[in-house]
This record gives sequence, C-alpha cells and structure tokens, in this order.
Amino acid sequence: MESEFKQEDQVELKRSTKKRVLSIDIPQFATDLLEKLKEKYIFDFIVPDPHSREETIKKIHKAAERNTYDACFWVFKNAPISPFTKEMLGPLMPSCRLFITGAAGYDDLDIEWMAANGAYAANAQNAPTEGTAIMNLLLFLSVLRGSREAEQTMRSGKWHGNLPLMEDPRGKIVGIIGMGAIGKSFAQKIISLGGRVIYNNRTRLSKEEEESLDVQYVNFDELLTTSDVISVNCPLTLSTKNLLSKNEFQKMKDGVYILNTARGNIIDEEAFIEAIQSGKVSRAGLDVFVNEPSPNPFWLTCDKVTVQPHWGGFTTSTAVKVEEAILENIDTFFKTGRPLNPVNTPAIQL
Ligand SMILES: NC(=O)c1ccc[n+]([C@@H]2O[C@H](COP(=O)([O-])OP(=O)(O)OC[C@H]3O[C@@H](n4cnc5c(N)ncnc54)[C@H](O)[C@@H]3O)[C@@H](O)[C@H]2O)c1
Repeated sequence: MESEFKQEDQVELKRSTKKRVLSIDIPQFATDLLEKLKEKYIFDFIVPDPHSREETIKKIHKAAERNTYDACFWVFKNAPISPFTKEMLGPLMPSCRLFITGAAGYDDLDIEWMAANGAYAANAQNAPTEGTAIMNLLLFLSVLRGSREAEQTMRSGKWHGNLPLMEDPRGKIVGIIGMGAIGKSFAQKIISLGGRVIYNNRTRLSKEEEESLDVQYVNFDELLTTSDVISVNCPLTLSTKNLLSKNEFQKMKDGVYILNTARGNIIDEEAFIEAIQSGKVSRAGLDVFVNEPSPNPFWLTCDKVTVQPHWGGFTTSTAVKVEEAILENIDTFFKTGRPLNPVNTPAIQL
C-alpha cells in the first residue's frame, strides 16, 4: 500500500522520532562514541556560563522553548552552575526522562524531584575512581611530608628554614570512612607504601575482600581514636552531613592528619578550623569544600592545609571515562528504558 505521507513528510517524521539530548557543555574526549551516537540521536549543545548559574539557566530554558528533550547531561566543572534542581531543569519536563551527571557524587541533583516526575537520574559511577584515588594519595603524601610548608618556606627565600622533620607512610594507620570504589583504590595505594588500613563503611566488606585488600573493619569510634590519618571517602547524604564535628575531633589522636576528597559538608567546617588552629589536626589535604567554588578564605591562607580545586577527576583519562559513561548511559536508556547507573527510581515508569 502506498504511504499516505509524501517523501519529505516521511523524512521529517523519521527525523522527529529521533530521540533528542541536551548537553550542558560540549564533550571533547569520547568523540568517537559521540559521533557514532549522533547517527541515532540528535544532540544539542549549550555552553554553560562558567561564572553564572543564572545565565546558564537562561540558556537551558531557551533550549527547552525551541525543542523537546528526552535526556539531558552535563560533564565537568559543575560547581559554578550547581545545584541541578527544578528551577534549572523544570522546563525540560515532562519529556525529559533521564538526567546524567558526569560526577560520581550526586548530592547536588534533586533526584527526588526527578523521580517524582518520572525521570531517572544517573551518574558516571566509577569513571572518576582512579583519578580521585590518586588525588587522595597526592594529598596524603603532601600532608605527611609537609610539602605545602616546605614549598612556602623555600619560596620565601629561607630554603628549608626551621622546618621540623616530616613523616613517612610506612607504619601509619590510615582510617578510611567509606570503603567504596575510591576508598578501596586508595587503600591499595597505602598498603603498597607500607601503611596499615582500617575502615568503617555502611556495610562491612566480605571476609574474602577484606583479606584480599588487607584492610580491617573497625567501628566508627575506634577509627577516630586509632587512626594517624583519617580519609573521608563516603558520599554526602543527610546522615553524613557534619559526620566529623567537634565531638569526633575530640576523640581523634593529637596531631591527626585529615584528608577529604569526598564532599566539604561531611566535615563541620567550624569544628575543623578550630581543630587545625588548636593543633589537634596537624595538617589537612582537601580537594572539596563547603560552598564551592568560593570556599572559606581560611583554607586559602593556612599553611597547614594543602588545597586543590575539586580537581580529583580532572585528568585526561578520567575525562574519557566520564564522557563514555554518560554516553553509554544514554544509549542504554534509549534501548532498554533504564540507564546503566541509575541513582533514583522514577515514580512513574514510562
Ligand atoms: N574529588 C572528586 O573529584 C571526586 C570524584 C569522585 C567522587 N567524589 C566523592 O567521593 C565519594 C565516594 O565516591 P565512590 O565512587 O567511592 O562512591 P562509592 O559509592 O563507591 O563508595 C562510597 C562508600 O561509602 C559508604 N558509606 C555511605 N555512608 C556511609 C557512612 N555514613 N559511613 C561510612 N561509610 C558510608 C558506602 O557504603 C560506600 O561503600 C562520592 O560520593 C563523591 O562525593 C569526589
């Protein structure tokens, strides 16, 4: 039977049935995969304003006026445009059924609002693991060797001045809070340097995994009281906000070292600063802060703290993995109705 549509209509019909994806930023690393997916799906790109969430929101809303989107994602450098809420993404509804962050953490996504409106939220899960574990190692070595103070002393023309001798990793007890992907990778690096790893996790690892990683489970209080170095590697949730506060600092060894590559709000900032000023914490290594990208000026001026601008995942190999993870989530979602790494459960499944 002859089609009731003219050829142009059929082309148009074919075009309009293609799924459409809004990309907040332009992927630059997984370009082969992107080109391949462009044969199946339409991608529109907007470049976020690096200094203004409001301007970025306007661009997203303008895109939503012009087109209907089935999925939306963002890649890197989220801090200036975060959080990802109804205010920002509302006009993409009701058609948009998938939002993907290029991060592993998803505390800055309103996943409940997305779920209530039938949309999945997904993350890049393990893509930033190795890059962030290496950042954890960099901060670990930096605090033990006092590299921040040594660099500062040399730059001020005093060579090594009156700096005391620094510490080595061998024999140090490292307490990891959150033995997930990053915690495990960091633990392996510590063991290879001769350190000992104890950990606390929401769920204890199997005996086999503990043995193969060479790590020992302890309760939270024991971790606080026995660690020479405490590394924060759990997600920020309602129950981990201010997990380390005044009471917890009091229980720690005098002169403890603190590392945080997870999220700033897991440590009560006021109590943390007080613990550094009093000498309870001898040095800290931080990749994450409260109120990014404008952290408390204390962190930028204190010589006892090594700071990095949420930089754990900013390596070329991580960037490839992150973009691939995002694109694979999209492809899988359009093929099966479910993304690879969902972090919520939509109330209405379509
Ligand atoms: N700095 C960066 O660039 C960067 C990059 C990636 C991830 N991150 C952060 O690191 C966090 C960890 O990443 P991951 O990939 O290892 O996540 P993951 O989900 O693999 O591991 C997190 C672990 O924390 C445990 N946990 C949850 N609540 C806990 C609690 N109250 N006490 C102890 N353990 C608890 C979980 O059981 C899980 O094993 C992310 O949530 C994210 O916030 C930061």
